[in-house]
Amino acid sequence: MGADSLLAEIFGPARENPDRIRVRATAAPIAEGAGLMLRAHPDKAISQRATLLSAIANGTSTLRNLADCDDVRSNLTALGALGVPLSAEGPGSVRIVGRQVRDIRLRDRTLDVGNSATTSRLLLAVLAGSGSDCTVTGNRLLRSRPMSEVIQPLLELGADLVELGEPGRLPVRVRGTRLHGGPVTVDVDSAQPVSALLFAATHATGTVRIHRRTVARDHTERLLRWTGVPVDETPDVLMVTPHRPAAFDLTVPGDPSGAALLAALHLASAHRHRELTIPQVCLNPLRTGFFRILESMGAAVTESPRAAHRTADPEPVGDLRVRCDRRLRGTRVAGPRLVQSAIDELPMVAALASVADGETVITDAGELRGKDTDRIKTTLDLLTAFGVDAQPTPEGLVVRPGGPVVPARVDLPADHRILFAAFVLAVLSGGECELAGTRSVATSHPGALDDLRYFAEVVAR
Ligand SMILES: O=C(O)C1=C[C@@H](OP(=O)(O)O)[C@@H](O)[C@H](O)C1
Ligand SMILES: C=C(OP(=O)(O)O)C(=O)O
Repeated sequence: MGADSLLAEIFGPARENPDRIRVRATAAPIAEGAGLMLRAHPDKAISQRATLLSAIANGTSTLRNLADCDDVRSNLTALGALGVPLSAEGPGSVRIVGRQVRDIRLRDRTLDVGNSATTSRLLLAVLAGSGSDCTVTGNRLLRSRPMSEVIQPLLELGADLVELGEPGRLPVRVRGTRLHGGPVTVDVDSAQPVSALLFAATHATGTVRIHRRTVARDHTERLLRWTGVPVDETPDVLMVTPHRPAAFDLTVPGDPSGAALLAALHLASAHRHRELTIPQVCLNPLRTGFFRILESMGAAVTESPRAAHRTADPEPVGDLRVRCDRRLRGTRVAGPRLVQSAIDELPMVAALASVADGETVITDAGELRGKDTDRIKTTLDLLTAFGVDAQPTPEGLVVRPGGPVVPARVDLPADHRILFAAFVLAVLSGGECELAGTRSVATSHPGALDDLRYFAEVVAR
C-alpha cells in the first residue's frame, strides 16, 4: 500500500486549512456555571518516538491515539519507505512490526522528512546502524537547521555519515555500519541529540555513555526503560546497555503543548476567571514548564495525575485545570531546565506577557534560534506587528506591558509555534485582524483553528 493511502487509512485525508483567516475576538458565550472542558491533541513528541522505537522493537506493537500532523505523517512515510510493515488499526491507531536494525536495508534512495527535525535526527541514529546506504533530507527550513550535535557524536560511535551540502546540515548520506560503545557528549540544551544517541545505543556493540548539558524531555528514556532497555542516569550522564526493545502497546496521551495553546487562549479570553479543564494530558514535568510559568504569572493551575499511570504507562497522565482571576504578573523565565520544559511555548509566554502588569524577561533560550525559524526574531517581529514593546537579547527577549493593538493584517512566517502565539495575541487584542500564512498549523496541530474557534470568530479568506 502506498504511503498516502496508508496515512489516509490511519488518519483520514490530510485536513485542508486556509492560508489566510480573519479573527474576531469574541468568545463563544458560555453559561455561568457550565463546565469548560477542552481536549488537547495527542502528543507529537511521544508519537514520533513510539513509532520509530516500535519499528526496531522485537515483535508487533500497537500505537493508539497517534498525533495526526505533518511531522508524524513524515515519520510514518519514512518507516514505510524503510520497509517496516505498518497497518492501520482504526482511527489514529497503527500496528508496526519491528525489524532488526541490521535488516533495514534502504539502498540508493533519499528520504525526505519534510519539516520534522525530530524525525530526521532519530532516523539518522537508526540508519547509522542499519544495512542501508541512503540519504536523509528535509524541506528548505529543515535543511537550514543545525545537525552537527547529532552527526558529531554518531561519528564518534563509528557511524559513516557524509554531509552532502553545507557542513552540519542536511542532506546527509548514511552508510549503515556497526556502531561501537563509548562516551559521547551533547553540549547543546536540546532533547533531540540525546534521544538520537539513546536510539543509537540500543544497537551499539558496547555501553554508550551520553554526557549531556541539560536534562530535557525524557520521553525516549522512559520508553526505553519501559520496553526493557537498561538506562541508568545521573543529572550529567545517561548510560545505556545495548538491548533490543520489546514490542509494546501504547495509547499516546494529550500533548502538553496543545494544552498550553488551549490554556493561553483561555487566559487571553474574557472567560479566564472560569476554570478550564484539559483531560488526559501528558504531565511529564520536563514538558509542563509553561504551566509553571503561568503560575509565576499569577494563574491557578491544578494537575490531577491519574493513579494508574504508575503501573501501566511510561508517562504520567492526568487532567490539567487552569484559571486566573487577576491581571497576569510579569515574570522571569530563566535556567535551562525551565526553559527546555517550555521551549515550544515561549512564543505564547511572550504573547501573554504583553498584558502583564510588569516586564517579562525570557533568557537562556538561545536554542530558539535553531527552530523552524529563529524564534527569538520571529516572536519579536510578531509582537512588534501587534504594537507590543519588546526587545531581543542574545538568549531571549524582554516584553514590556502595554497590551497588543489590533493590526489590520499580519504576515506570518512558516512556523506553527509563531502562529499559535499570533492566535493568543489576536484574542488578547479584543479586535478583528487578518492572519496570513496560517497553513503551518499542519506541522504539529492541523485542528488548531478549531481550538481558536472556542475563543474567537474565525473566517477563512
Ligand atoms: O525531542 C523533541 O521531540 C523535541 C525537542 C525540542 O527540540 P530540541 O531538542 O531541538 O530543543 C522541541 O523544540 C521540539 O518541538 C521537539
Ligand atoms: C521545533 C519543533 O519540532 P522539530 O524540532 O521536530 O521540527 C516544534 O514542533 O516546534
